Amino acid sequence: MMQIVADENMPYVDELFGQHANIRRLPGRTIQSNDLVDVDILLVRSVTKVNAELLHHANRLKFVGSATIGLDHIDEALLRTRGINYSNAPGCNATGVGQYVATALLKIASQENVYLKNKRVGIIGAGNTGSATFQCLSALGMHCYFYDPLLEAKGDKRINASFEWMLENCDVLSFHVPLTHAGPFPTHHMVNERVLSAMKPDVWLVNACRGGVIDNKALLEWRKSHPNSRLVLDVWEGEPQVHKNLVEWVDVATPHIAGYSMEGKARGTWMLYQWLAPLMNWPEAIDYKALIQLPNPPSQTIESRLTEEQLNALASLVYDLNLDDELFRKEGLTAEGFDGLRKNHQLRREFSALTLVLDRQFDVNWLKQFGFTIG
Ligand SMILES: NC(=O)c1ccc[n+]([C@@H]2O[C@H](COP(=O)([O-])OP(=O)(O)OC[C@H]3O[C@@H](n4cnc5c(N)ncnc54)[C@H](O)[C@@H]3O)[C@@H](O)[C@H]2O)c1
Ligand SMILES: O=C(O)[C@H](O)[C@H](O)COP(=O)(O)O
Repeated sequence: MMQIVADENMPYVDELFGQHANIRRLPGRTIQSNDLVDVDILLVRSVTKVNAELLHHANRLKFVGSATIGLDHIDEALLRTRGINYSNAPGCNATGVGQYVATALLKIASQENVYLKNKRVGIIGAGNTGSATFQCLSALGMHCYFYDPLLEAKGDKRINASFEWMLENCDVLSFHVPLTHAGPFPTHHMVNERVLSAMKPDVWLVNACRGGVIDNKALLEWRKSHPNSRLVLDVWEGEPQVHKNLVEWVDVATPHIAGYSMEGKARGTWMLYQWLAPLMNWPEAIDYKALIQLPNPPSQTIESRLTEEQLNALASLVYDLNLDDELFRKEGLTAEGFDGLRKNHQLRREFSALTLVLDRQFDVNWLKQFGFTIG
């Protein structure tokens, strides 16, 4: 029988792969070269560095699957050289990221007693998570702009702003790029002292992509001298050990869980199964939704004049961002605490799990676009 080593924090591996292979579950950060002797398939999350050291004793490895969108933990060139097939799960948790960003902005707007509607948002990176963010924020009536020079070069007509213009003009900046160190538009420390100083002094800055995209030391200095700015950080340079002094200056602080909906996690594992099935002659998987055995929140009856404050309350029925933020401040400041919060993360659903029932007929397209189900 085939042998699989899989990260212990990847749900639904037994349900999907169990009938085809023996599965050994290991903590992602401590998978070692010796663990891969006589192993055919390695299934990882973002915390396992798949590099020459890890593959040193991998004598039989044919496939590496990562149930993530990001691929920066994988030495792709090495896998190609070694003839090992690999895949990530593009877009698997993008909806969760978009909904996280919207929830975080609603929270800050409520605290500041301001409206999101008509604010200008710059979305940096117009791929899956950037597009999911656009979907939620434009539903709220925010004016969204995209910067993505790579997609622009491919003729993507949605790209409508330069980075410099965004820095000067946007009230909110939300980052959705991969972490890259090379190529024409590397993103490592894309936000540095110079870039920070070009932003509006009261900008709301969101990072839910990779910590290293923002120079965290420069960010702390800038934030201290910009009291009207606001920060939403889900990802941290150096995580799982975060820059402790930075945390108190962050308005919404979470331990890299923006994409952690049950739907997103199920899609991640399911997409890897679907990728492997034809290569292995395995049957197609059941629908990923059938894997999620969680009850939906009770449906809610709504009135036509739904305010942002009421929307904030509805969103928090599905996803309790305050809980993530509170737990992070208590337990997330050590590497063990940070990883522990991710391992034991609350059972979060996507907005579609909540059905809204109308008290009478009115235009609900924006609520559908935001993500809710309309009953
Ligand atoms: N916090 C989380 O839980 C979480 C969840 C999912 C993904 N992520 C991170 O977010 C990243 C983006 O995810 P995605 O699904 O949108 O990926 P994607 O590949 O669909 O889109 C990324 C986009 O960024 C663009 N890009 C690359 N370099 C750029 C640059 N210098 N300036 C502007 N645009 C640039 C690319 O052209 C691409 O369109 C992932 O690589 C991952 O690291 C984090
Ligand atoms: O790249 C991704 O998909 C996300 O960052 C992912 O949610 C990270 O979570 P992890 O794989 O570390 O559990």
